[in-house]
Amino acid sequence: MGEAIFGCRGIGISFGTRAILRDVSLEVAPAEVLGLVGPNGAGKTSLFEILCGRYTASAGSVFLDGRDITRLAVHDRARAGLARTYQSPVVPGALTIAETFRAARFSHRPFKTRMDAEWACHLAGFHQPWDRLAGSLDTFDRRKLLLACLLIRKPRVLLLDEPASGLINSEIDELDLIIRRLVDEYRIAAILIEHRLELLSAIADRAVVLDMGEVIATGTPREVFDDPRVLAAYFEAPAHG
Ligand SMILES: Nc1ncnc2c1ncn2[C@@H]1O[C@H](COP(=O)(O)OP(=O)(O)OP(=O)(O)O)[C@@H](O)[C@H]1O
Repeated sequence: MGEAIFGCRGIGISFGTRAILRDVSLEVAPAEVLGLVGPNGAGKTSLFEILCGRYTASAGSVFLDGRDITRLAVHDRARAGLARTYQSPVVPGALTIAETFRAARFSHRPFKTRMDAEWACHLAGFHQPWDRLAGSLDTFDRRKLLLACLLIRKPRVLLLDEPASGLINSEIDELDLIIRRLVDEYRIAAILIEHRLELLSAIADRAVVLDMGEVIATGTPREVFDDPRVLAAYFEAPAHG
């Protein structure tokens, strides 16, 4: 990988007495897709919450473009070029697509133009008429609409939480092309959560595997998926009794 633009070092967080993440470090470079994988409950989404500023870590730091942003609020991180999607594609169902883009364009200064939104639609592969209600879109178009809303501000880092969830195979192939293009042509750095190893192999340049809150492997998808610790985390049933 080239020089990292975004990442974290030594992240830890506990809920009550339970440690959810311990000493987690990762980094991603411009024009790179980093896959974040791990079994259910490994801590992937909790890490995203810390990276985007919705949770405060009890240990560690987050950096963007050489700057420590650990104490920066969510909206300030967004202004600095960090964008994040969520596992469920929740859209403002009663708004039209045009109204949704308007809200995104005017969410903060500098305000963005209709042309910026059209460009973002093109990048996100979103081709629905703007007078449609956002709530009438299927899952894939909801995901594209939300992605386009983020792309309006030309983010430098994209955090994508299970973007393939709820999509059929042909849609996943199209999504991979969309993400790959954003990364290759616009040099966006992307971190993508996906718990299905086979899907991640198709798109990620590197992968970080989390298990029970700890990084157990880092490398190319092939390297990490052959790692005995990863195979054990995925395929060995926990011992009972
Ligand atoms: N706000 C919270 N309060 C208490 N426990 C939480 C909270 N958020 C997450 N957890 C717990 O932290 C652990 C990690 O959850 P997290 O959602 O980060 O894992 P994940 O790897 O994203 O899982 P999945 O693949 O199922 O989405 C789980 O045991 C979860 O119950």
